[in-house]
Amino acid sequence: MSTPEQANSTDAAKRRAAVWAASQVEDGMKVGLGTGSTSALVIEEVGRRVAEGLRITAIATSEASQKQALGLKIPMSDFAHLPQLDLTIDGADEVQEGTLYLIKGHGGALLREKIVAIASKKLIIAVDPRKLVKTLGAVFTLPVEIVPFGFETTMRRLKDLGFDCELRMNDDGKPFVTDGQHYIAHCKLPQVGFDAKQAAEKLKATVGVVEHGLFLGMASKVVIGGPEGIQVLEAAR
Ligand SMILES: O=C[C@H](O)[C@H](O)[C@H](O)COP(=O)(O)O
Repeated sequence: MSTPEQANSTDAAKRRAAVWAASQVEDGMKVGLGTGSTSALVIEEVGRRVAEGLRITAIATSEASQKQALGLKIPMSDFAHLPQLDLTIDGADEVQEGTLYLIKGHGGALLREKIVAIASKKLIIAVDPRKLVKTLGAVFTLPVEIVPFGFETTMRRLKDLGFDCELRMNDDGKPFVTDGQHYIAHCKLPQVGFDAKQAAEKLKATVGVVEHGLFLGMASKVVIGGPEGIQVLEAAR
């Protein structure tokens, strides 16, 4: 549990990162809008710039972000009309130092986020400093989106592969359902000898798994908001 002062400084850090990320949107761009509390600040800032005359078209990564963007009168579209995006801005649950590998999906939006990210020329990730980790899984579990039919057997197979997972539940005791009508399994990652690429391959090959929250080699830049400014990390290419 964070103190009110810590919560305020985290909010300020997120906002700094969000404002910088939103400043990377240029006139005429086709933009992907992420999901989560940091992305909500990005959308707010993009909306403010649109109200000032910035001309863009956007695609959202969740129903919540779509609703927020429409409320701010950001022109929204879809993949029938925009085959490729110039830039997507999103948040992350963890960013691994050095590799800029990400864990995403604690807001339940990883599938649409990945579809939008891979359709974008660039992906900018905006975070507060708590998100930076040395080892993926150090703080957060890995969300894995699974098909509801037979989820019990899918989760047993995940366990056999070494992923210790729990089904994400709502407060009412029912499973959390994503925008794509799937369930989410939250999986603990081993902290010693974890190979992210191998894990991603194993998860993709598991029948019943729709997508996982490992975003490897996808982030072009990560902007970290801090107490006084921002730090921008660039992916080594
Ligand atoms: O599904 C949700 C997303 O991956 C979010 O971008 C991630 O959970 C980070 O959210 P927040 O900015 O609220 O920490």
